[in-house]
Amino acid sequence: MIAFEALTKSYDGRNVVDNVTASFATGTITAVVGTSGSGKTTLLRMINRLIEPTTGCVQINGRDVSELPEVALRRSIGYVIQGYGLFPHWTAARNIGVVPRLLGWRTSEIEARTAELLRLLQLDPAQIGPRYPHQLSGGQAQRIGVARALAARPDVLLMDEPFGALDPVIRRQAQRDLSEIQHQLGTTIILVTHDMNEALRLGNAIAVMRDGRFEQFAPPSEIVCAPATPFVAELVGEEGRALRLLSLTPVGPHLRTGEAPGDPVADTASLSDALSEMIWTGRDRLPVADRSGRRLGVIERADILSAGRRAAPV
Ligand SMILES: Nc1ncnc2c1ncn2[C@@H]1O[C@H](COP(=O)(O)OP(=O)(O)OP(=O)(O)O)[C@@H](O)[C@H]1O
Repeated sequence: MIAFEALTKSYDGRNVVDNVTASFATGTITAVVGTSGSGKTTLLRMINRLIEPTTGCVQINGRDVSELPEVALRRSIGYVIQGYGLFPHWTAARNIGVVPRLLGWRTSEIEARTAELLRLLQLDPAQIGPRYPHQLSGGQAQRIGVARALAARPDVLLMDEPFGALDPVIRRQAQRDLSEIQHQLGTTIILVTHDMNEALRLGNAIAVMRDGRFEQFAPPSEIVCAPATPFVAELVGEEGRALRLLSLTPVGPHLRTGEAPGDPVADTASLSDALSEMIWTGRDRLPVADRSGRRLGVIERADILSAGRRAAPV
């Protein structure tokens, strides 16, 4: 677990990160979202000590990071930045292997790990490994940046606007890759973005930053349904709120017992996917199955519609 204790960073007497206390559960993705200059990058860089706090502290698994050797700490935390920061005169494979090499891994281990990561990111090791950064597309270079950050099997991955330079199609693919990687490796990820849609899509939790503080720190559905302040509401936007909420809610918890004809949807699919399938195939209820194809029950249209309705005002 990563925890902030009254974490503060001041420049010239101004708190750009202001007394933030929060914790981030192991194996989750937290998206830190906010306007430019709200302190997101400063916050992130205090975790791997690229920036030292003015007061307060960061703990990882109960240990204050200021008491850990700086270089070892940085090697144990993956870090991905916009622009990927690849060494231009090194091949993709050598870029990926940089931290394992510094940690003294054997060459054969580094080569095996590099090939494994390239395959995980759906790149052909024989084809992409020997290329130099200028011979890669933006999407490929971004994946190499992610592979490099994951090379030494870090428990924590910090990402600062990692998809900012990608076109929308590649960006969606990169977001899907990240979800899949997180699912497979169980890495704790903190991702800085100023795109609320990206935050809602990827985050198990979202921290909305403004003027150095967390204005709201909550699961995505709560951010959409119950924005804590007008600023959060403005970031979320009013457009398509119901469909957004449905896209954040899995089918599983809304199952009913019963049977229905036709192809099933997965229990992990979102309610918006299920609704879309209903509209597309003209059905009012769909069978639901788990990953192995076992039928679990049905999802009803009426249940989807009520799940997307605003909670009754109190
Ligand atoms: N070394 C520094 N000296 C003085 N002020 C700084 C320094 N680094 C950052 N700041 C200021 O701290 C504030 C927060 O900066 P930070 O880069 O953390 O914001 P951000 O939310 O990541 O912004 P962006 O989305 O534009 O990257 C800004 O007002 C910035 O100008």
